[in-house]
Amino acid sequence: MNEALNSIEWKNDALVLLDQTTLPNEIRYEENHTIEDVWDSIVVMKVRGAPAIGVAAAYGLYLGVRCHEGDYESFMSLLKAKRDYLAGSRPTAVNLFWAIDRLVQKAVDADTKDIEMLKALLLEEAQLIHKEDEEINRMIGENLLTLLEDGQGFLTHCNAGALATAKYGTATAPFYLAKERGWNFKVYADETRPRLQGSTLTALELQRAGIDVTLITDNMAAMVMSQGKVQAAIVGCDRVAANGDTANKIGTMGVAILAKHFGIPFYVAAPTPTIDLATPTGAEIPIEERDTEEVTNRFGQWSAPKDVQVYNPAFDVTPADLITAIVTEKGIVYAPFEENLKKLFAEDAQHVVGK
Ligand SMILES: CSC[C@@H](O)[C@@H](O)C(=O)COP(=O)(O)O
Repeated sequence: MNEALNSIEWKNDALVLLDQTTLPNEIRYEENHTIEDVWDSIVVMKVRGAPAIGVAAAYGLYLGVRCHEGDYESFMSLLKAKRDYLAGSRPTAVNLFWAIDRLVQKAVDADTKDIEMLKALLLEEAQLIHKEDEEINRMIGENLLTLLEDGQGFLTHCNAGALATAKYGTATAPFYLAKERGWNFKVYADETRPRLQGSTLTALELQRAGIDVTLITDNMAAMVMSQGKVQAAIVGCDRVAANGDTANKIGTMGVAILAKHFGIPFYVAAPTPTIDLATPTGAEIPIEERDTEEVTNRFGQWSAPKDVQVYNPAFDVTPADLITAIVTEKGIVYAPFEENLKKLFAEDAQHVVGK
């Protein structure tokens, strides 16, 4: 077993990010000192995964204003301008907007106009978001574990793992907890074309943790399910709409359709900051389209004819009716999601909603 890789750290007044674009070949940490560094790290996906993007963006916003000298009004208008700048980095993961808006609100609500005090409050808030993420994921893992059994096989897509969060991951959290409890289980990790987060990240982090992980290409999922090797599909999410429709890495909807066909439960691991009640349905979730080279070039060379037309949506939306349950840190939510997601936010205790 190898030491866990830490995707995000605040150290020596800088944001230290594990560069996820060089994994699994090279483990390289990079210091981000400016908001521009952080913007770039998010866009090129050195840091990625909805919760990690949110945490990085929170620190990034602090970095964007920490050197400002001037009066309260100029500080607040800079904070809002820098918020808008970061908001343009990636559109789908709602955690980004949730985190930077939380920082802006912190400054708006503060009972001081002293800008040095405001800067300190912003850093504190970013650190709090970071710390909360760890606890959220552990609770998601505990809740998911109640739906799973020792001896089973699980399939996951993309990387909703420790590398995508502060710790444990969301969809992978039950795997880490099951391992701690001595369960005997297998994880099938979809390779996840075109960026290969399943092979470069999920297979890597689970293998380093000593978890029994088997890498498959995306088009093998149906075969593996048909052979009875999978008892639950567990995925992360970038944004859950108010009706339960869920945006996650491209290919997730296919996994959900397969799971339904084979009668396998399909669980979405969702921290509450990823649930966006302001977006009514999946149709309103902005879907990022990325560079066509992600599809046409593999391993540093062309794997398609030059100038071929390419469509490269980075996410798809799984319709709510394909989802067995949305598992959050506060509890497990069942259909009807529109009604039950609202209840989840209305109440504060641990609970199961809708079953
Ligand atoms: C806990 S991470 C959840 C999602 O963000 C994850 O499943 C995913 O789709 C990541 O996409 P990415 O494009 O790598 O940022």
